[in-house]
Amino acid sequence: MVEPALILPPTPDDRWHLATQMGVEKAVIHPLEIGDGRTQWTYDDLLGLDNWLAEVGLEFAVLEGSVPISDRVRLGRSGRDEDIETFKRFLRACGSVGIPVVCYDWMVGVRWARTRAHVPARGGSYVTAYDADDTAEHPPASGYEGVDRAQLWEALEYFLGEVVPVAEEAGVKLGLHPDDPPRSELRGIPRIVTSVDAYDRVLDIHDSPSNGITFCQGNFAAMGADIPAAVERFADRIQFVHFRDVEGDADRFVETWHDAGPTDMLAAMRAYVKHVGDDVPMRPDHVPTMAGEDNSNPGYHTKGRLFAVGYMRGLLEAARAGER
Ligand SMILES: O=C(O)C(=O)C[C@H](O)[C@H](O)CO
Repeated sequence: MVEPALILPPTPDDRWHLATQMGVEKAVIHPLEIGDGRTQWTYDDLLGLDNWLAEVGLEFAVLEGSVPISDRVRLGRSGRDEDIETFKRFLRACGSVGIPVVCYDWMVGVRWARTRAHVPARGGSYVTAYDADDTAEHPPASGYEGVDRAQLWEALEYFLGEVVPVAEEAGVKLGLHPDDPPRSELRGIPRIVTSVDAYDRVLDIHDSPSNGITFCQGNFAAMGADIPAAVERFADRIQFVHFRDVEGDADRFVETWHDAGPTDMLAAMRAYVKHVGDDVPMRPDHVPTMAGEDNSNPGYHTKGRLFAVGYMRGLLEAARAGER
């Protein structure tokens, strides 16, 4: 069963209270999106934050994205073992504090990417978009010449071989986020986590509940996947859900309002309710920028997230009622 969650800043402010007032108890911490951009954590940092969140009734449910994985780990370059040891220490610290889910990704060089951030949408709101044609003039990212897919797969297999046993021991679930957009390359850098088949391969590398998926719904939609079928297929390996939708495909899409995209969101919610494990956090992602917001952090302003949580709660209620 999924439970609503929100990215919250790593220091208290009104957004913590807006979450609890809406009945959201699961906090996702991701300072690369909201916060100071940090990716390194000590046990004391995590424990302090956990205490702080608990004080206002929030559970430290996920540490997302802002985690200590370097490109030398993702590329299998020399020095990776040192960085993997850092990641193992981080996982043990998460386990000791009781943070159940760590979300990571295998996007080398460039993180999630859009080519437009001011696309007009409903009532003068703004959404983001990606169009591969917009990048025709962009130079290839430097430092990644000669990187190939086999190398990325070898590095991911090696990483999982090292860290999944540690995650199991620590009681932490790893959720691999898809490449966004899920294209076979971006700025000349190959990408591998771009399809349902790729996830089959990832899950087979280590058949463990600690080796799972961050089911970023909009990316699965951009892959052309049937969302309820993909939810059922990956079922109890889904550790964390990003609730969002896109109109288009991996080469060209617009991020939609959550209630106005092409995906049947009620059917999707029914699938989550029916198939995923207990207590799986689901956060809205890439929300529209609304009136009074300056669009300085596209996708992560507050008002659209409040709207999305209300919409998710309504869908959840309808899906649960259908189960009875
Ligand atoms: O691309 C997106 O939709 C994301 O949410 C990106 C994630 O925050 C990040 O890559 C997780 O590791």
